[in-house]
Amino acid sequence: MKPHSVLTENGHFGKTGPRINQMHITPIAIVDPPLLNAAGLHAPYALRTIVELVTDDGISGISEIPGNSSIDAALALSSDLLIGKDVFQLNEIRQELINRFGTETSAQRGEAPWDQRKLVHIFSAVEVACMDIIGKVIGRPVVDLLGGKMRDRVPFSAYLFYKYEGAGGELGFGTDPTATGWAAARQAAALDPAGVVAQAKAMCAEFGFQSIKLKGGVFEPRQEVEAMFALREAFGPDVPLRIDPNALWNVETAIQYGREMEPILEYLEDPVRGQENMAKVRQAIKTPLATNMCTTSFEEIVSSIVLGSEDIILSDHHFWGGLRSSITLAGICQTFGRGLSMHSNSHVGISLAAMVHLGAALPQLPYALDTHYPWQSDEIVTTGRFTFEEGAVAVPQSPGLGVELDRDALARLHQNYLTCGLTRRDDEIEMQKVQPGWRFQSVRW
Ligand SMILES: O=C([O-])[C@@H](O)[C@@H](O)[C@H](O)[C@@H](O)C(=O)[O-]
Ligand SMILES: [Mg+2]
Repeated sequence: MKPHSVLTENGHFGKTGPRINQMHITPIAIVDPPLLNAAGLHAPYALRTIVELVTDDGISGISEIPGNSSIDAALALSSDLLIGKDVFQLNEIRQELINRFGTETSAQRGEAPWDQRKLVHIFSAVEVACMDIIGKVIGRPVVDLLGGKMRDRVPFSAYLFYKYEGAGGELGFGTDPTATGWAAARQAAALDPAGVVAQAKAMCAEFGFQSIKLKGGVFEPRQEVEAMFALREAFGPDVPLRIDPNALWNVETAIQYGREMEPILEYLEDPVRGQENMAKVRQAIKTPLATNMCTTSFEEIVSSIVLGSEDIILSDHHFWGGLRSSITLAGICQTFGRGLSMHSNSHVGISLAAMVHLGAALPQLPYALDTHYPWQSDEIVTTGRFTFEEGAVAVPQSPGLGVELDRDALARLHQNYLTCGLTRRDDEIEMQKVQPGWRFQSVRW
């Protein structure tokens, strides 16, 4: 590795980190099955954006964020600011990004289950790619840049979805009638409690997950509660269960069904919309409440504590502004007696690697993390699809994130992006193709 010595402003030779010389932003479209959720239906492709920073001496750092053409455009606008920056100067880079884009309010997050803000995504994309480079320069995995690992393997939870039949990816893949095991279950319909249990059995058999989450907010609550009791019946009391209606229930409904599910739930995720409503439900039921919708930014922490809106915050380094911010969030949660776990959206291996490094560094990890990874079949890293053992992923040990970009896969998935015509996630439009006139409602039952 070349030493990084430069002439400083004072005229002295000093050490500096490698400087960013190139920035590549590549939108990709990955195959995604027709999963149902509160916002509607997943399109045949989920969009992600892959960011690569290359230093003046040719070291490459990568990151992955949710795909959205307006976030990609904002990222592109930040490139002149990033070029020439020392990758170690993350604080300065962050400040300059704030100067360029201004601050964002939590309201800009929007009403969808996922986050619409731009700056948090940009912070995350830039920081993770810089940390990948820093790790490579100093020869240590990213987890060591976050304070070092507290565990060798990071546990994830099964993440079940109601879904229509199909594997997604209309451009390249159809349903495969010869598929078996998880590959078959992944393309099967799951529209009732029996379908949900069959999906859970196949997913847990393949990945070894030891806790289970059901994405709710799709059918009227009684049916979803029945699915939870069917899961309890099938898996017994030792497998923790969670349900996430993505804030579609009103307070009365959440209290009624929350009480009913008290004996079987590990936690209830975002039953209602807004911190005030979450606080009302929290006072009325014994089950802990978790959120990735009502407390989603540092700005909202004070009111969360004052109101007592949830027990567990589901972090997400894409939405909380990066890995180091997520460690800050962990400290805040510890100070105020909040639990911390992790939220997920459709993603491939660069995001998973970052999630695993973060999960390994968290001081406490009382809950298995969310991941959509089983629903994806594409991969973008040269080592191929990650493996799970007993539901956990081993922390990569090579320098940086420990994964390298598969450039052939990048080209192929970028081509998918160009051909599929999607530029942002819109589950409502996708649902209308199946149920004409269907409208997203911020509170439904
Ligand atoms: O992908 C989905 O349909 C999920 O509903 C996702 O958008 C949510 O952000 C998420 O997984 C959650 O826990 O709310
Ligand atoms: Mg959620």
